[in-house]
Amino acid sequence: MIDKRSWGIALAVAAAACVIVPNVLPPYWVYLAITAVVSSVIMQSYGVIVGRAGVMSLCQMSFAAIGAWVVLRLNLSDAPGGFIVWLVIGGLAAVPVGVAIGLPALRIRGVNLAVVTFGFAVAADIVLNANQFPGTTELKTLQRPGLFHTNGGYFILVVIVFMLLSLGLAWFNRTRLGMSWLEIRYSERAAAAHGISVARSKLAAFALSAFIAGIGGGLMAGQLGLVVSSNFAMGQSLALFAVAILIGPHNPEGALMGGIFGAVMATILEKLRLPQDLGGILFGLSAIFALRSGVSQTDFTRARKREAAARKMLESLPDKPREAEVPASETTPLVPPPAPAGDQPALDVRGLTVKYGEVVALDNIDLTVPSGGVVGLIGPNGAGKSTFIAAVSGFLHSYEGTVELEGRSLDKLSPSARASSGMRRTFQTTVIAPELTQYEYLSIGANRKLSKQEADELLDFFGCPPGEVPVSIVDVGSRRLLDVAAAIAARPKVALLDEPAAGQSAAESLKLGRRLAEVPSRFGVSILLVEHDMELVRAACAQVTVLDFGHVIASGTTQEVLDDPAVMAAYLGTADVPLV
Ligand SMILES: Nc1ncnc2c1ncn2[C@@H]1O[C@H](COP(=O)(O)OP(=O)(O)OP(=O)(O)O)[C@@H](O)[C@H]1O
Repeated sequence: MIDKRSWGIALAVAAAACVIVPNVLPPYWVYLAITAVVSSVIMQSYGVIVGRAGVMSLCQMSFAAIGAWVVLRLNLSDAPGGFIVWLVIGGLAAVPVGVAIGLPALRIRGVNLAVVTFGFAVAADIVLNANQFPGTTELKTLQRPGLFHTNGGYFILVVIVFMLLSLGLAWFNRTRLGMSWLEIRYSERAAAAHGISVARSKLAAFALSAFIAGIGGGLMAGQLGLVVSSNFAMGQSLALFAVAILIGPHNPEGALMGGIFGAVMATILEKLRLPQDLGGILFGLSAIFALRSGVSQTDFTRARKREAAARKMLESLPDKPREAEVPASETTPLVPPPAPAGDQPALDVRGLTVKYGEVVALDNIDLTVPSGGVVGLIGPNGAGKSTFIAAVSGFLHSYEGTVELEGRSLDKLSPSARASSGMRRTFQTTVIAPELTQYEYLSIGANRKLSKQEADELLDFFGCPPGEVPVSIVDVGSRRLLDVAAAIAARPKVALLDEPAAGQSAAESLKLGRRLAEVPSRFGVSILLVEHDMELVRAACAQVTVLDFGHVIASGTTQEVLDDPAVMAAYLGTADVPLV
């Protein structure tokens, strides 16, 4: 996510490098420069899988080996198309293997996944050691394309490939799939709640990263002419992974720095007659920094720049109160709400029973959210409210009973499929990628590109900061409001909101209640609201259902229910009032 000016500078630097490196530097340094850029391309593959999607993959060099193998095989058999076409075929050949390696990632994550991918790297190492790369016995070296035949020319080619990949990735990162990687990196459940298929998203990340690594391997073959298995040793995968964590290769400057650091640092130190230990010290210092800050070097630098720009922008805004002077109901909604679904309830839950082992968290619960209604679900801690939302939105492996959305059964659907069918939910803990702007987060939640006007309307309605402000400097209470806005942005049939007022002051909470009451008429979204703040519930809900120990103890109009002695007893713990 770099602006046009930064891209202009990057292109100018790349063009300058293409003039200076081949014409000014001695041949050895030109060769080193090629190594650095080829490594940067391989770093870009780490950028997709590790940096962007947050998946631990330790076998990127094995994908690179596949690319190199295919390019050399095509060269050996004088296949039509030439080097550039072979390069693309090499990248494509790595894709199915990437997807196959990605399959375990659907079930396991973190260190376990790292072990699985490393296992593949070890297996690939054994196979590569036992078999020579094509062309080795015949001594048939790779033919570079005429224009890029010399090392100087080849440097220009690898820079062009690196820049094209950088531009392509920058574009891709803004697509829904690219954004979904950022979301699964921080919270897979939030991604699923936004209708993102976590499985598809992860497999796509593996596929693209394998493609890029395959291209990198092909470029390496082009540089060396012939390759040996040690060029793709598993230790390389490990070392580059460590560099990726420290530097952040999902940013182009990070990929470049990682490439330089990983590939040519030792040689640079040697040439400059500096002790090799300096590389280790730099690496150690970066590791301490990454562990302390929890983010890569380039993410840290970018965040500081982005936040400073956002703060400047906020300071330049006129001192207007955050709450609109005009009540939201008196302004015209930009997008008119859809027509109500007739008598059909938005959400109809029958006989919902959930057991956690011996604990019966919900026992035969019936609950209906009428179309155009805001229904409260309240109860003391541990009553089963979050379990209800989890079951209805598909986040529990199993439950008894039925869940229907406008008459359509959701029981067999995954969380992301339920979200796509018109259900959104929020969580008690909000996890949003801090590098996103609020505009971007709204688009992820909405599952479509929102116009600036529509996004501004939502942010204004819920009292969030301006859309350009990055999430990293938005306070916790406002992040929860942003999460609610993102849920409503999707215009679902029903939104299940789990304690959206946590972190708000009493006055803000009351305002939120009034806003939520307007949501059905303004946005065409019915709401089930879980809350402990009774003032908010009174302001927002026409009807309320009360749970206690997994049972419904009262249900009806808000006034009736909140005045019910059994409800008061459940909240205040008065034991002498019998439960229904
Ligand atoms: N994963 C779990 N495993 C075992 N028991 C659980 C699990 N999640 C919830 N429970 C139990 O189920 C019951 C209902 O919990 P739940 O979190 O749904 O209540 P709640 O009404 O949302 O509470 P709160 O207001 O504190 O969020 C509690 O007894 C809780 O201890």
